[in-house]
Amino acid sequence: GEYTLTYFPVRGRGEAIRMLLADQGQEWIEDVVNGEIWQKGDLKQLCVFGQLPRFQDGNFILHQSNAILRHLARNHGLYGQDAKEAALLDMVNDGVEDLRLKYGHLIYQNYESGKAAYIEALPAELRPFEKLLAQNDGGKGFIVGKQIAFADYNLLDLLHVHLVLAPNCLASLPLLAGYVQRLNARPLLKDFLESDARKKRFINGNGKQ
Ligand SMILES: N[C@@H](CCC(=O)N[C@@H](CS(=O)(=O)O)C(=O)NCC(=O)O)C(=O)O
Repeated sequence: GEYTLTYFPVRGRGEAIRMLLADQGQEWIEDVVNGEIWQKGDLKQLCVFGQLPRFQDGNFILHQSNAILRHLARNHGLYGQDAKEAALLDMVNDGVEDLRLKYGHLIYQNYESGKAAYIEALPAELRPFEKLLAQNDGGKGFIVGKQIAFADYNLLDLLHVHLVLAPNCLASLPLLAGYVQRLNARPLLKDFLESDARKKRFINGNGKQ
C-alpha cells in the first residue's frame, strides 16, 4: 500500500527506514511533525506508545522503529534467505539498537560531559560488527548472508551518525569502513544521500551530533 512516515524533521529513528525505502525504490510521504505541533499533544495521544515514528502502509498503522523495519523487511525480501539468517539479522539489529540507545543517552542526557569517554570506548562498541562482517564472506558483502537486509540499513545509519560524532571511529575497523563506502555507493542510496532533504535534515532533535 501507500507508505507514510510520520516523524520529526531529524534522522533519528527514521533514517534507517528512509534508506531502506529509497534503496528499494519505494516512494513514501514524509509527514513531518515539528516540535510546536508535537507539544500540543493531539498527535501524541493517538500514538500507541505516545512516540514517533509512526508508519502507515495503506490503512495499516505501525509504531516502533524496529517493528517498522521488520515489517518492510518481510514485505520486500529483506529478512535473509532462511530462518537462521533471519535469526542472525534479529541478533544484529538488537545489537544496533543497544548501541543506538547508548548514543541517544549521550546526545540527549550527557553530551558535553560524556562525549570524550564515549568516543574513547567507541571502537570496542563497534568491533562486534567488524567481527560479524569478517565471518561473512570475508566482510566484502552484507552483515548476514548474500543479500542486503533491514539490519544493514539500521547498521549503516548507526555508522553514519557515529562517523559525524567521531570521524576516525572506523580507523581500526577496515571492514566496517569499506562496508559504509560500499553501501553508500549503491545507486538509489547514493541519490538519497545526495538529496537536499537528506542534507538539510538534522541528525538529532536537540541539534547535537
Ligand atoms: N522504541 C521507540 C522509541 C521512539 C522514540 O523514542 N521516539 C522519540 C523521538 S526519537 O527518540 O525517535 O528521536 C519521541 O517520540 N519523543 C517524543 C516524546 O516522547 O514525546 C522506537 O524505536 O520507535
